[in-house]
Amino acid sequence: MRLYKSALDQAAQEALRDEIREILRIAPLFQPVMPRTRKNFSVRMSNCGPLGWVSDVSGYRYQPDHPDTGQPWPPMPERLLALWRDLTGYPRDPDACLINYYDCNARMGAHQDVDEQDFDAPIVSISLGDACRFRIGGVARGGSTQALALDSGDVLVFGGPARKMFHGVDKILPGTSTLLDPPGRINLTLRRAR
Ligand SMILES: O=C(O)CCC(=O)C(=O)O
Ligand SMILES: [Fe+2]
Repeated sequence: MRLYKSALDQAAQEALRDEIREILRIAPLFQPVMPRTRKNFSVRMSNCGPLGWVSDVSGYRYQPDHPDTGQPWPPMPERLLALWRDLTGYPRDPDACLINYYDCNARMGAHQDVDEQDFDAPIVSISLGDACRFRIGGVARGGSTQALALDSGDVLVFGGPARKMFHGVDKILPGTSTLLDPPGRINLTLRRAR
């Protein structure tokens, strides 16, 4: 796993925030549900790009349309594709970008990202807004874990052996950024789903 502290400067963060705001106008945040427990995620989600990750009572999957509006996901901003090409050098572009919105109480339990068909491709994860305490483990559940502070503009690349590392978000650190209105944290993950 590679961590790029402040990979996006203030101007780039603001430009990306504005593009995401526009995307969320077309593809509003939806409320994902955990298939087994039928409980709501505390995070709300949307997507851009050809495919989007969704979760409801029938399971986790990638699909080309928004679960509430039935509309195709908006295109992925060129600046995200440029960042992917720059940081990964991977020969194919991402076909999905999951947008997670965390309010000050949201978190994400430890999990692996394994719903994709292409594990050779890395995952690029971008943080915007409030900082969080991120947690990383190994490739097996239950091993030792490490906490990591992620600030607005930081970018993580999960590739190679780190592609299937367990990870999650312990907590949001409210009031640590003024980038977003409403406040909170946005995380973008660029993936190759197929
Ligand atoms: O919010 C984050 O930093 C992680 C998000 C994540 O792991 C995911 O969407 O799969
Ligand atoms: Fe993940």
